[in-house]
Amino acid sequence: MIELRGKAVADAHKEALQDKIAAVGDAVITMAVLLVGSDHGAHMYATFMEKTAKNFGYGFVLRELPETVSHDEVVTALRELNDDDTVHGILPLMPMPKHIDTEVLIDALDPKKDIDGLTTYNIGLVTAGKGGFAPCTAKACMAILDHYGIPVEGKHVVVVGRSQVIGKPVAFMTLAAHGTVTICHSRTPDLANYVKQGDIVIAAAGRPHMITADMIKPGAVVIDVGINELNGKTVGDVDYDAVKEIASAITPVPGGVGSVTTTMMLEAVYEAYHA
Ligand SMILES: Nc1nc(=O)c2c([nH]1)NC[C@@H]1CN(c3ccc(C(=O)N[C@@H](CCC(=O)O)C(=O)O)cc3)C=[N+]21
Repeated sequence: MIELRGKAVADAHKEALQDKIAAVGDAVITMAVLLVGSDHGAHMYATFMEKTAKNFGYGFVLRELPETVSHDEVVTALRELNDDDTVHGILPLMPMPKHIDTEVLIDALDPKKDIDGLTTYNIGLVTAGKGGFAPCTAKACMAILDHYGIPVEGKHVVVVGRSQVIGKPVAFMTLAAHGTVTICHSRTPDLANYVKQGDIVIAAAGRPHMITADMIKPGAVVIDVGINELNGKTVGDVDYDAVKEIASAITPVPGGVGSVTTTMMLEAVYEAYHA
């Protein structure tokens, strides 16, 4: 079993990006994070993103709003970041509190600053294979497969989860890489039956330890995108300790996909700056 650690992937990408940044000179490449409410994963991401951005020498703006904020106040905060020329990229963290209409909010985001590929415009470009910003977590999954030399072509990829930030985009990206792709979700009857057919399983449903060892084909590659809180610990969607005995390769949580996602974000901010 190979543990697909994220750090090696992140370090390789950061090194390549560093060379491009050196050519920028004194300008401060800056990103902003819009954090609303108290979701565990969103707060974790904000913390790690701030550390990663600052260590890399980027400017970082945290716009944090409480659970009780109104929808209109969030839209106003987002528009201010759109209009701020010192901010090159904006990351609105999901999920937001239920009373925030994120569909409306997201399309108030300037597509040129949409570093996590959330706007309808960028979703269109990405799904059509015409460039655009793609969600960084989906890019992180692809970067891990690529770094460890795991081919997607000819493989059956089973994606568990259909969210706009990960399930859907990673399905399109593995399809573009010539995988045969099945998308499952919380309403798929007999989920195990589908997951069991996966040569590559991408778990992104947001339920702690929902992917168990009996659901995995021996030798499968397992990419765990989950960031869940269980008994005060951060755990993935995969029951790691049991599945690692069955899989040929698996990403740990933490230290897997999440640690690459922040680096993909650094690349996206550079692209937004450069555009
Ligand atoms: N628009 C949007 N896009 C996202 O991609 C998105 C989001 N919203 N909302 C929240 C979730 C959560 N998420 C994480 C990313 C990196 C770490 C991360 O850096 N994790 C380290 C933590 C290491 C540690 O805990 O020591 C790791 O996994 O190694 C965590 C969580 C992205 N999400």
